[in-house]
Parts: sequence; C-alpha cells; structure tokens
Amino acid sequence: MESILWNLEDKWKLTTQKSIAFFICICSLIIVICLVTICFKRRSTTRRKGLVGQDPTDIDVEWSESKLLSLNSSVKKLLTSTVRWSGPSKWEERRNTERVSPLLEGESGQWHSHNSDSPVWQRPILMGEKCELPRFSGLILYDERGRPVHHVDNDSFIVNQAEALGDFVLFFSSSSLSVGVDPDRDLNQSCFKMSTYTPKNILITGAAGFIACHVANRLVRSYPDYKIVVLDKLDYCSSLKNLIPSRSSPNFKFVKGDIASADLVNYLLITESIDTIMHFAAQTHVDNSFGNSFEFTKNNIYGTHVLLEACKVTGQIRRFIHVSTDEVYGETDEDAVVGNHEASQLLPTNPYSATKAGAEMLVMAYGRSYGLPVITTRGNNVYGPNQFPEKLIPKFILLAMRGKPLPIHGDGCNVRSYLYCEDVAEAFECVLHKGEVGHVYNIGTTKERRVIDVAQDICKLFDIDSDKVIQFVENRPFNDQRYFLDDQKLKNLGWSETTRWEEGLKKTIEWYKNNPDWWGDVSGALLPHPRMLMMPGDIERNLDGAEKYDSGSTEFSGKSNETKTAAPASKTSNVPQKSPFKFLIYGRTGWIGGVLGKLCEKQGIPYEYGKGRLEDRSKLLADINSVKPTHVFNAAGVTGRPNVDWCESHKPETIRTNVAGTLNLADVCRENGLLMVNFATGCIFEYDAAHPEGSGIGFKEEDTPNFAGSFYSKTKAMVEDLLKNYDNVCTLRVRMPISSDLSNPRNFITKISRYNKVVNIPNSMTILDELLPISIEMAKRNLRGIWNFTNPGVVSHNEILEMYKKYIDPAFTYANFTVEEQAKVIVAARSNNEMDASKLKKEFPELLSIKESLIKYVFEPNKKTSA
Ligand SMILES: C[C@H]1O[C@H](OP(=O)(O)OP(=O)(O)OC[C@H]2O[C@@H](n3ccc(=O)[nH]c3=O)[C@H](O)[C@@H]2O)[C@H](O)[C@@H](O)C1=O
Repeated sequence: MESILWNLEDKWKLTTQKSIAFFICICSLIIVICLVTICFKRRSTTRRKGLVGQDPTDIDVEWSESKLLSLNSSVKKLLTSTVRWSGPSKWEERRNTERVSPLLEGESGQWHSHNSDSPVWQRPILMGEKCELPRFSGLILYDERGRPVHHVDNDSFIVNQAEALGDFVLFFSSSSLSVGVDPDRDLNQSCFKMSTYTPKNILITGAAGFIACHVANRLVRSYPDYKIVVLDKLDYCSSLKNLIPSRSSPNFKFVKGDIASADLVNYLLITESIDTIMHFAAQTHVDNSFGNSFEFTKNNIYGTHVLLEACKVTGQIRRFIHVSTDEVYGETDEDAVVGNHEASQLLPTNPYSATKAGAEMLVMAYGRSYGLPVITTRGNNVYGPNQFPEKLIPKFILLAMRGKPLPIHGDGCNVRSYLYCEDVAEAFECVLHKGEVGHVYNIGTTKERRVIDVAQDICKLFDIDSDKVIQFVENRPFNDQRYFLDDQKLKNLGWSETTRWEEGLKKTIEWYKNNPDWWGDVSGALLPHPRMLMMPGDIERNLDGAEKYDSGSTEFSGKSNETKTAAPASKTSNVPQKSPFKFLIYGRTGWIGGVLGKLCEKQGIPYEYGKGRLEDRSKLLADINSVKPTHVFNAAGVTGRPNVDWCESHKPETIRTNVAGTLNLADVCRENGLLMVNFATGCIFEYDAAHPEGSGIGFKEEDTPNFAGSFYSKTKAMVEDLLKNYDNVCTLRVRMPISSDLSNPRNFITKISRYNKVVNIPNSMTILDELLPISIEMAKRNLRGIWNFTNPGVVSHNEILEMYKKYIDPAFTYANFTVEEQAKVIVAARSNNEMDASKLKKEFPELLSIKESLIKYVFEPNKKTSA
C-alpha cells in the first residue's frame, strides 16, 4: 500500500513539473510577441517622424498644413533644429536632447509633434516663405540654437527676417491641442484652448519685498489649496510686515534665508515638496548697482544659479517662473511706436539689468539643457503700497509728505511705464496658471509717464507747487530713456491692466500717509541717489508689527501657532550666509581698528585681528597664512599719547610702526595678492596761498603734501609717497576723526570740549560712523589709490562746540585763543586745512557734508536737550 502511495505521489509530482514548464513556455512566448509588437510599432512611428528615441506615449500628429503654409519654392535652403521632448511633469527624465535628422526638401510642409503632455509642433521653414497661421498669439520662431528670433501675432508673416540669424525651425505649442484636428476648424477655438496648470506647493523667493509680497498675499488669499512657502533673507528693502495679510493663513509658511544657500534651498524643495518656484528675489535698485555691482552679480546671477541647480538635483519642479525686467531689453528709442516683444534682443545698459539678463541666460540654459519647465516674465515699473522708498514714486511721496525737495535725475524726461502692484500680482497669477513652458511674457502697460510728470502728479495730489519743490540733480551714470513693451502675448492669456494711473497713485499716497513709518529710518533711501550701504538694514525694522523671528538662524514659521520646523543644523548652520569676504585687521587696540571689528560683526563679515607687529614680516606672513583674508585693513600706527607731541620725542618708534611697519604690510599684502586698506592722515596739508582758508578750495588727492610741522605728519607724508608705488594699496586720508562715542578720549569733540582754550579754524574732518562703513564698502569694491577720506566741506572748532551746547549741554562754555597762543602750549605744530572730498563723493553720492553728518551721526543720537 505504501509503495502504491509513493508511486502515485511521484506521478503527481512529475505531472505538476510538466505543467509548470508548459506554463512558463506559454508566458515567455506571449512576452516575446508583445515585445516584438511594441518594437515594431515604435520603429514605424520613429521612422514616420524622422526621429529617434521617440517617447511611446507621443501622440501622432501629422498635419498636412497646406492650408496654413504656402511655400515659396524659389527658396531652397532647408533647415534643421534641435528638438527636445517637452512636458512639464517629467522634465528630469528628458535631459537628453535629441537631434532632429535634417528633413528632406519634400517634407517641409509637415508639422510634427512629439508629446501629448505639452505638444510642440515643429517643421522646417524656408527663408522667404510666407507663413499663414491661425490667429494664435505668442508664436515664436526659434533659430537652430533655440534662440527666439521672431515673434508672431498676426495671421501671416514672411520669413525674411534679417535677424533670423540663420537657420530656423518653427515651433508652436499648446498643452491642450485636440489630436487629429481638421485644419479647417477654427484653430483658435478648438486647438489652442488655454492650458491650465495647477500648482500644489509654491516656493516664492523674495516675498517680503515689494512685488512678491503682493503676489504671495494674493495666492495665499485666493488659493487655500496651494501651500505657499516664502523664502526671504530680509534685506534692507524687504519687511516681514509686507506679509502680515498672510501670516495667520494655514497655507502660508515663511522661511528666512538666502537663495544663495544651496543647502537651504535643496532642503526646502524636498521637505516642502515644492513643485513650483516663483523667483522674485533680487537686488533691484539701479542706483545701487552703479556702485555695488558685485552684490548684484552675487544675488541675481549666482542666487538664481543656485536655485536652478537645486531644481536640477531635486528633479521635481513643474514650473520655474523667473521674474525678470523690461530693463533687459535696454532703452527704447523715444520715437519708437512698436514696443519690445518677447523675442527682441537683450541689450542691458546698467549693471543691474545686465545681471538680470545674465540670470535669464542661465534660466534659459537650464530649460534647454535639462528640460526644466521655465517661464520668464519681463515687467515694466511697478508702484503701490509696500514699496521701499528708494524707488521714484514712494520716494517722492515720502519727500512730499515731509515738505522736502523732489530730486529729479537729469532733466526728468526719462519715461517709465507704471503698473499698479495689484495688476501685476494678477499678471503673475495668470502666468502661473496659463503661461506656456519655455515662453517669455512681458508684463507691460502702454501708459507712459516722464519722471517729471510723475513728480508733478504727486505734487498736484499734495497740493504743492511743483516748480518750488522740484530740484534737478546729477543724472545716473546711465539712465535708460524709456522702456516700451509689447504686452499682447500676456493679454492673450486673458490678463489686462485694470487700475488707472490716477486711481493707483491716489491709493498709493493714501497708504503712505497711513503708514508713514512702515520702513523706519529711510533717510538714506530718500537721498537723490541712494545706495544700499546707507540703508539701515536692521532686522528690527522688519520685526516691528510683525511676528518675531530669530535673526540669527533659519526658521520656519507659518501660522503663529504652527509648529516650527528647523532645517538640519549641520546643513544650514551657516545662515546668515557665508560671506565671500574675510578681513584681517591690524590695530585691534586702536580706536578705528576696534570700530572696524564691530562693524564687521554687524555686517556678518568674518574678520580676525592681526597678531603680528607690523615691522615683523614673518609674523605678518603667518597671520595671512592662518587667516586667509580677502582684504587687509591697516588701522595700526602711532599717533602719540595723549597727542602727536609724543612722536617728537619718540622718533624711531614712530618710524618703526608708521613707516617701516606700514611699508612692510603693504609689501607682504602685495606678495600675497591682497588689497590693503590703509588708514592714513590728511594732516599733511595746511592752508596756503593756492588753498586759502575759507576759499572752499580743498587739497586734492594728487596734491603734494605741504605740511611737515610735526614729526608725525612728516613720516605720514613720506610713507604715503612711497605707498604710491604699491598698486594694492587704498590710502584713506582721515582727518580729525569724530564719532558718536563722546566718551572716547581720541574723539575730536571730546578733546576740544575738554581743553581750556581752543583755536577756531575751519577744517575738514572725518565722521567715523558714516565713513568707516564706507571704508568696508571700498574694500569690497577693491578701490585703490589715494582718497581724501573726509566729509565734504569744513567745520570750525567753535561751530562744533556751539552744536555741543545746543544738543548736549546748554551750560557748556569754552574759550578761544590764537594759533600763536596755542603754539606756546604744544610741542609740534598742527595742520589746518580743507580737503577736497569730491572724489569720494562721486563714488558715494550719498555722503553727507560735515555739518549734516555731525548732526545726523553724532549730535542727534546723543541729544540731551530739546533742541
Ligand atoms: C522695471 C525696473 O523698474 C525700476 O527701475 P527704475 O530705475 O526705472 O526705477 P526708479 O524708481 O529707481 O527710477 C525711475 C526713474 O526715476 C528717476 N529718479 C529716481 C529717483 C529720484 O530721486 N529721482 C529720479 O529722477 C530715475 O533716474 C529713473 O529715470 C526698478 O528699480 C527695477 O528693479 C526694474 O526692474
């Protein structure tokens, strides 16, 4: 029985094995048949389209376009192009571009499309060909390198553009084309229906700034389903208060940080599952860019590059909306009647617009190289509430409110086109949802106004006589005459401007009247040519009225009660961002050296004090090797205690530091390719026949020193002369330094307020609170040569002491004596002179005159009276 059972079991096993083998055979056969069929299908599709590597999901649109195109057979040149698969959702998979095989002459009437996701129609066209097209706006011709060369808004055009730059192929696209459409149908209605993109998680960069805050607040308000994450470094021109309307919305999150931090951006994209970026963050003020263009390159080009790279590595972005400017086109001719269209050439004229154009190139390259779904906007000037008052309209409003003159650059005939912020926010809403990937959209208005008209309109609304307040001032180094845009393409997406100029201006004035202190101390911005340097970039300004954010670290914050999520410490601990600078400062125990260190701390610039003595070359080298600075500041030197008389009796010591040491440091820096900013003195001049007291004629940088009355001054003049041979040195001639620290015994005010008697001679002087930040800026700008480092103009001892009485101590008294009487109580003679500060003023137009600076930086902050 047992053996029978074993037998049966064996048989059953055998049968099962056979069945399994048979089943596997059948399956394999089916798979092979399927594969062969797919391959065959693919091959035939590919061959029909003349393409290789075709996406099997492509729709097959072979559109006989005799209706749309009539070819000029006399032109024989056939053209080829590079094509990529487009389609926003999987761009990262489509990084490899495919080369279209040259199409043969007879095939030129065929249109080809390759992707149902976002179809792009393509066919080669001929120079001289007359193309008749459906009424489809925003059609752009690309040359073979993907550069847009011609913009088509009409029914037909002749392909004879001189600017066509050679061979080109015609593309047009729409995400919602009906497949196999009858060319007789109304294409505008049936084929080119607007596509709609729905974002989920949007990252808006620079959203605490002007335009982006209106966009962010609008999206947060109107689309509760979208998560809006905003990233802003809270620069001088942005404020968290601008985001107050959004702060308690559950779909809003604020992150303080810099777009230039790759770690932070990558982290955000991933943890917040960002699918859409609207990139507004930039340095935008043209005036600033003339003096501080590196900052613009860093923010606008490098920052954008970091974002793009983050998009590439994370591979999840479905829309990258890059916010550019009309300024990239350069200026429009005064008499031009046709505005710049999106395919016009980019010809930026100032450093700001050049960096914006540079950023655009990177955006375009990431679109082309990696298929990143990019859209670019180029906008006219924008105005409205929340704008930082360095820009014309808010600046003139605030000045008018304060009864101050309105400075007009040049003759005021420059024309700008002004759009109200809400209209612009709506334009972005439209581009976000309806914009075509790979396209550029101008955001413009045809309503143009000259600067002088703007000033007059504002005066009218304030009931001010414009003739009395308008003040013509020096123009910008270059001031584009006009920016005139063709905005039809955006209008075709359904957007239009709705706010009239008069209405927008009234609303804006109303807002500034209701919020006069929104931006805190904006005196620097209200100058004729403001520079970033003069802005109080204080974080506190951002906090007033808004939630408190930790200024030192990156922090996430949505609703006030939302759990805060911190970025991984190891990755983002370098926020605030790593500075590109590192300063090595000599003179730690000195007054200027000490203040410089504090300024670096405030500005987030890493610095170290030099340990070696100036005369010890090996120690200087050791300092440089260990600190690895980008710039060296020399604020070391002997000035004598309690005053320069000391140097008369300590000549070798004076020479050792002031001459040998300074030259040593300059030489070591030169050898190491470093700029040395050297705090020198202007006490090497005295009034003479060519520069008499009270004449207003100051000594210039190139004048030869004429004062050697003290040993100190003598050595300083000698070393300055020798330093001229070092092209790595920036010599700053300081005079009678003054600061707001009235307890400092080195302070000129402190000194003269303590003397029994003082002479009364007008002199040029240096207000350190204003000028030391400028010295840092000069280092950043790598300025070299000799600079009179004083505030423009002169002030006398008595004038200062009178101010002292007025602001500090009304009971204060002082007595004068003559220079001759003074000579009896001092050892060495003192220099009195006026320095010509026009070179410095030209570089830093916002520089205050000595008297204004004294009041602003010294007496107002120390005011103890009701003056
Ligand atoms: C689209 C760009 O707009 C802004 O640049 P723009 O230089 O045109 O704006 P401004 O408001 O700085 O200047 C406009 C116009 O006014 C003149 N002006 C300004 C201030 C002042 O005190 N007096 C003046 O006469 C100035 O010279 C200009 O001609 C925006 O800043 C930029 O980001 C854009 O992209």
